[in-house]
Parts: sequence; structure tokens; C-alpha cells
Amino acid sequence: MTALAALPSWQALSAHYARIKDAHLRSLFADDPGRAERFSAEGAGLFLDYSKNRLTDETLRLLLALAAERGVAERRDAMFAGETINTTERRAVLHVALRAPRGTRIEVDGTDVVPEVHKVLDAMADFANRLRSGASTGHTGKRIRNVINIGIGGSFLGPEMAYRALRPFSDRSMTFRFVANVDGADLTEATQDLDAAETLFIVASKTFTTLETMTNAAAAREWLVRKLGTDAAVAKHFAAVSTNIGSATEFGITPANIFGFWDWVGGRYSMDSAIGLSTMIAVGPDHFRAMLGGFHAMDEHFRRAPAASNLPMLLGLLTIWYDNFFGAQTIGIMPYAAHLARFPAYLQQLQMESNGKHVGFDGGVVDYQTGPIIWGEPGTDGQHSFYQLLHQGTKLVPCDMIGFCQPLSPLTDQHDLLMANLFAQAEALGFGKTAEELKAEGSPDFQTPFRVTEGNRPTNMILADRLDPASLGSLVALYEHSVFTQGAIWAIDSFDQWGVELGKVLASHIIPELDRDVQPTLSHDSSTNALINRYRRMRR
Ligand SMILES: O=P(O)(O)OC[C@H]1O[C@H](O)[C@H](O)[C@@H](O)[C@@H]1O
Repeated sequence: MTALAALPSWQALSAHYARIKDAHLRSLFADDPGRAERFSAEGAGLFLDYSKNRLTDETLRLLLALAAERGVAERRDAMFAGETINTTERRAVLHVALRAPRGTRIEVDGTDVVPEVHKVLDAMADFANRLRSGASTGHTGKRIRNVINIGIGGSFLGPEMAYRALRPFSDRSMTFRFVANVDGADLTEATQDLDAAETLFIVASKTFTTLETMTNAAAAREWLVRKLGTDAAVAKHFAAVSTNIGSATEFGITPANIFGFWDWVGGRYSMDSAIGLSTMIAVGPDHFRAMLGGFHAMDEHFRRAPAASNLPMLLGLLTIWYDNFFGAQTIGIMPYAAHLARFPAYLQQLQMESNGKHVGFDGGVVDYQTGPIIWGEPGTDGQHSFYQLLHQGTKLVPCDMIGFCQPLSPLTDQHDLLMANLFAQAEALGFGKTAEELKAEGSPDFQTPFRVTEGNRPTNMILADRLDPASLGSLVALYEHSVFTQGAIWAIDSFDQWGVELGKVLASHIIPELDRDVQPTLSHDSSTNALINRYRRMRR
């Protein structure tokens, strides 16, 4: 593959960047009345205004040329065709099959996987309906009122985020909790006020080997058996979601309560697979299917919309623009929706685990920056903590601002306040306030320099009608495909995660060294040895 820096479009972008890097959004807007209209696009129920970015028509033209030269569309088509694009794990990448409507054909090694997907969805729907209606009960005959999802990473962040996002659509008579951390405090807090007879645990793990999840699942089983007095209770109080059906069965989970998925679904791309069982129990199968519809609508948009109006491509290319040309290190995600409080955390795994790589397709170390650091908080909360740095700090932090036009809360007047803040923040970040303007408003001279806000801070504005299952699906798929676009440009495998292995292996070496009954001979570095020794002395 041609080195990125050697591509004509890359070189043209570098030269173009040198020319426009200091252009201010104030003048870009003043000189171009049609800017907002031209730099916006719509698809799958989402509207994207990207006009408040530091770009011109030429920037866009060159970024689109880069996407073409780098073969983003071809790689996208290869993904949809079930090709083995996750080369380091030799796997297809087919989260798009999870939301393919019945009757679509998507093949992996000659087998159409769509019927299997719908078979699992139907089994999940049956399970969810029986729980929600009370047709299936716990071991003592009591209705299941509490669902605890035990899982971590992709088996946690998606389900937790989706449950919180869709609470207005959820069965309010049920309690949903999400346990991830191997810190026993997590499970203890989640169970301490619950009646075991009314509690279902879903053990969610693609591999069914993850230390945290297996440890918490075993502790949950002990808790349940202790509370209900018999091992037989496990059958009615545990379900599992995994690609590893054998280990889930060995754990003692009733086969009818095990829901499978496939190795062509990455953990961080799995919230719309059986990993979403807790979501489906919470909101019901119809809403879950509406969410899949939103995902699919964005898949189709990504697949068919011309690059210049293709939301995920635009979002991905803008990330490249700031990351590689402006040298930005991070991107902020600011959902103006309290229900999306966990969306930035969800996107952290999706983006950073996918594109936090420094080795390209050819096995060589890349000579450019890859995935940005993703972080964020819901607005308006963030405005009162870290926005100061966004407005007046020394770092360039492009932000995605996300809003919904219709409130779901009955406090509708407050929605105008929320949206006014959303629009105002993007305006302030983009255009700032000059010393002259401040003086004209009567700012005292001694204060004026401190009050100047430079502006020229870029934002994307993403709007949807309301936060519902369909728009949530579209929004997640938008970011999935943006991540894909970035990975294709950087020529990295966005679907492996080898970097997380070393820490796991080292932990497995240290675990026996903490055993109270042994006096280990430690052979780590002097810092790690001292820390282990200190812990052994200090713990109770
Ligand atoms: O679903 P599991 O197999 O338990 O994996 C849970 C998580 O742990 C791993 O360490 C990976 O970094 C994540 O990609 C994955 O989502």
C-alpha cells in the first residue's frame, strides 16, 4: 500500500493546510453566506451541520479525494460482502448483518448468516416477552423484576449506554443494573438491596473467559444459591450471551437461556447482537427492532450515499483533518441529553479500541497519528466544569455536539433552555468574542484580555428529531462507520485489540503472587516488586 504521505491527495492536503490553517470561522462565514447550507448533510434520521469546521470547499474536495485514493468505498463494500477484512484475526467484520432485515443475504464463507441472526433475535424476543409478561418466573414462582447484566468492555458499555438512553421506553416496573468491575464492590452494590427470588443475571461475554466477568458470574451464582438455598435455582436465574456456547453450558446455564452470536461480531460492535438482551428486556422486542432499523438505515446510507453527503464518511474525514493536519489529540463528545450520559464512554471503547493502533496493514509502524482520545460529558453539565478549557485553553479540541429537537420529558420548557445552550456553545466556540467587542460592551481595560475568547474552535452539530430507539441505532452506526472510514485511511485493522493482551497476561502472573499462603520470589522490575510487597504487608 502506498505510504499515506506519498499520496497526491495527502500532499495536496498538506499544502492546503499550510494555506488555510489560520483562517477564522468568522471570516469563512462572513465571506460565504451559503456555507451552513452547503456544509450540512442528512441521512437515516440524522442531520449533520459541519459548517463550523475549519474547512473550505477545497478542503472537502481534497478529503474526498483522499478517501477515494485510499479506497474507503472499496473497503466498505468488502466489509458488507463478508470478506475477511479483520486480517490479524482472519475474520469477517459483519456487525451490519446483525441489523439486516429478514430476507437479506449476507454470506460468510458461502453461508447466509441473516437467517441465524433472526433465529437468535426471535429466541431473545420470546425470552424477553415471557419475562416482561410474567409468564416465566424465578425459581420460587416470583416474577423477575431485576436484571443484572454481568459483562465488561463491549459486553457492558453498549448495554448500559442503551438502557440509559432508552429509559423512557423501558418497563419502569423493572430494575436494570450493570456489573463490570472485578472490584467486588460493584457486584455487592448491585445486589445488596435486591430479592434474589426476583433477580435474573445475564452473563454477557463474547469469549466467556474474561476474568472480571467469570469472577463476578461465579460470585453472583454463590449469592443466588445462598439466598435461595438450592443450586437448582440457577436454571431460572441465569442467562448467558456468548459465542462460546460450550463454556456457558459448562457454567451451568440452561441451554434455552443461552443466546449466541458469532466471531464476525467484535465486542465493541455487539450491542445490537444478543449482547443487547438486557436492552431488549428493558424496552421490549418492538423497540429493540426499531433500534436495529435505525442501525440499518445508517448502514444503507453509508453504503449508498455519495461520499460528499455521506455522514459517516464526512465525520471520519473531519477526524483525519484535525488529527493529522492540525495535530489535534482529542475529540470531545457532548450529547445534550441527560439520557446519553454514557454515550461518550461507549464511544471511547468504540473508537479508541478500534483505532488506537500504530501498526499498518503491512505490519510496519505507521509514521502518522492515528485514533484520537475520545472523551466527553453531557451538556449542559460539562459547561460548568471543563468548557473553560475548550473556550480559552491552548489546545484544539474539536467537539461533536449532539441534540434532539423533541423532548421526552414532560418538562418541555426546559428543553428550550437545553437547546439554547447547545446552539450557544457551538456559536461561542466558533466565533468567540474580540477585545473590540468587549470594549464596546463596557468591559474594563484591565479585564478585557482575560475575557477575550478567540473562537475558531470547530464543532460538528448532530441533530435528530428525538432520542428514541431508531435514532439511537442511527447514531451508533454513524460512529461505527466513521471509525471504519478513519481506519481505512490510516490503513489499520480497526477490528483487533492486541494491545489489551499484555496487561491481562501480566495480571495472571501477579494473581498467584498475591496468594496469602505463599511467599513468592518476585522477579518483576523493582517498582512492581516493591508495590506487590507493600500490598502484601498492608492488606487485611
Ligand atoms: O465479551 P468478552 O469476551 O468478555 O470481552 C470483553 C472485553 O474485553 C476485552 O479485553 C476486549 O478488550 C474488549 O474488546 C471486550 O469487549
